[in-house]
Order: sequence, then structure tokens, then C-alpha cells
Amino acid sequence: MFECNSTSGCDESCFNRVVGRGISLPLQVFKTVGRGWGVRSRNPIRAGTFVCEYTGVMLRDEDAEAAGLEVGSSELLTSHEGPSGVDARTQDNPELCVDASRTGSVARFVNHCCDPNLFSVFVEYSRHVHRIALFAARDILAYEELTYDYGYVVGSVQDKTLACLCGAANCRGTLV
Ligand SMILES: C[S@@+](CC[C@H](N)C(=O)[O-])C[C@H]1O[C@@H](n2cnc3c(N)ncnc32)[C@H](O)[C@@H]1O
Repeated sequence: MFECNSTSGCDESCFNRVVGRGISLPLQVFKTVGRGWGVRSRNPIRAGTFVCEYTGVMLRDEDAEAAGLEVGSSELLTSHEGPSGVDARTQDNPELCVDASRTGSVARFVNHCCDPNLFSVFVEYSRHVHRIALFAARDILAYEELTYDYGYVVGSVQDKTLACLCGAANCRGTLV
């Protein structure tokens, strides 16, 4: 799934540009039990609806690591995998991540679930900018917590050792 962007040749009125119009849902940050802050909507959400964009500071992985951030942790959304599911790391397309550890949109408070109700979409994927947005994977009730699958690849990520408290029937047990 792709959204039109500055490289598409269309303008802002294109029906395939929903992320650029911003958040339209009454999203709330709320305190969960055991998982810190979480996000929910005061209104129900229909499947396929744009929820929010994941924003933060775009960094090259090496710069994030130099700054003491752990690439792959839950505060960094990495985007090594190109939209087609192919590993996109090349000299022309450096490894990029979005660092939401200090600043970012409401998406930085969305928790992980092994049976999530949101999915992520690459809105823009270029050499300099990776933009990622969250959409509803199914109809979501008002005040139901919004979640996506952090999708950690098994590796040396610290969060991998964190117990997952999502409560889903298919919970994998850790944040992997
Ligand atoms: C991107 S933050 C999400 C917002 C976070 N709850 C907060 O209060 O800032 C990711 C962190 O939230 C917690 N978290 C998210 N999903 C979780 C889950 N399913 N089980 C346990 N902790 C979770 C972990 O501490 C994780 O490192």
C-alpha cells in the first residue's frame, strides 16, 4: 500500500494523499496497566482509516548509535526494509531510522501488540526521507487501545527481552 507524495506528480487534492491532511481522529494518550502510556480514540475507527504518522528525528543508524541510541529499540522505528519487503540498505540509500525517543507525534506512545489493530505503511521512501504512517487494520471500537506489531526481527535488541503484556491470545511472550 502506498500513498502519493511529492514524487508522484499529483497535487494535494489527490484522493490518494490522506496522511498529508493530518490527524482527523480525537486521539487520546492514556495510562495503561503495566505498559506505560498508550493511545486510543474517543471515536470508533473504520478499517483502512489513516490514524497518525510516526514522526521523530530522522537519523542514519550510525548517527543514532553514536548518540547512544539502540537501533531496533522501541523508540526508533527502523526502515531498512524497503516497501517491497527487500532490504534497502545501499550506499545510495543509507540505513535510516526515525528517532521518537525525545520528540515526535502521538505515534510514539502507541504500544506493541502481537494481534494489533493498526498496520504501518511507507508514505514516502527515498534516499533522504522515510515516512511511515499507521492505518486501522480492522474496525476499532471507541476507547479501544491502538496498537501495532513492532515486528522486531530477532537480534540484539534490548526490548526483545522485555515481557510482552499485550494480552493477545497469540502473544509471542516478548517484544520481538
Ligand atoms: C514506543 S514506547 C510506547 C509508549 C510507552 N508505553 C510509553 O509510556 O512511553 C515502547 C515502550 O512501551 C512499552 N511497551 C509497549 N508495548 C508493550 C507491550 N506489549 N508489553 C509491555 N510493554 C510494552 C515498553 O516499555 C516499550 O519499550
